[in-house]
Amino acid sequence: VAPPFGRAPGPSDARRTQRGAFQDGARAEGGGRELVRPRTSAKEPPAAPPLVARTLSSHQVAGPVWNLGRLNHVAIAVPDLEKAKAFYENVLGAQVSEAVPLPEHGVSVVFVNLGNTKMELLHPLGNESPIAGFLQKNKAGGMHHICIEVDDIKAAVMDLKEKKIRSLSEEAKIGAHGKPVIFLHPKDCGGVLVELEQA
Ligand SMILES: C[C@@H](C(=O)O)C(=O)SCCNC(=O)CCNC(=O)[C@H](O)C(C)(C)COP(=O)(O)OP(=O)(O)OC[C@H]1O[C@@H](n2cnc3c(N)ncnc32)[C@H](O)[C@@H]1OP(=O)(O)O
Repeated sequence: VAPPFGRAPGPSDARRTQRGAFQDGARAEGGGRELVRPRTSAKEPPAAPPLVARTLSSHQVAGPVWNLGRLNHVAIAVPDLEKAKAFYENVLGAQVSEAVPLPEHGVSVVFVNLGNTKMELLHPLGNESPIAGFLQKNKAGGMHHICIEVDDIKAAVMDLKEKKIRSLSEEAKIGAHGKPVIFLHPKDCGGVLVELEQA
């Protein structure tokens, strides 16, 4: 059965492999691809198991299972929401929404529909907006975060915590699309603020 999302092999692959599906000459599931190991002759010693299987002993418990999905949106912080909206709508010819206030996130948002993904134009709302500091440093605005879907946000956060990737809140909040979201610290994600959204 194909996994729900195409992705690079992860810890859950190690577990699937460990379950013993990877026999000499047999086909085994591996991140949606079929892996085939050539048969060895009877005289040759059996080939070593794959590296991922060797890293987990039979009594070790692997981390929670979750999968990364599609890019949900790219968010741009903008100093003038109407001007930015007009640029995407009138200059680039994109379909854009009206401005939506999201007081619980401290932002007003305009959605730009790109067919294969979306953009979110973010403007500060209220005194405590988390994007106010960003716009002070980047007066003309700029890319603020990317949002990637996951199939199990709780499992993702637990797993990432074990890998020392900090979440920016204790719990997921309901995001702009009515689904649970959580942000990961940009310093732990290669300088990019990453939002995970439950698909
Ligand atoms: C509606 C919802 C949705 O889509 O569903 C949303 O979008 S809500 C969108 C708005 N909500 C959020 O962004 C929530 C998560 N964000 C936060 O908690 C915050 O904005 C932080 C990311 C922690 C930044 O906080 P703050 O601006 O107070 O701290 P700061 O200026 O001292 O930044 C700490 C360090 O992180 C860097 N930094 C700050 N913002 C960054 C960003 N967007 N991308 C990459 N790096 C960033 C700074 O340059 C600094 O690095 P240096 O120390 O090297 O100078």
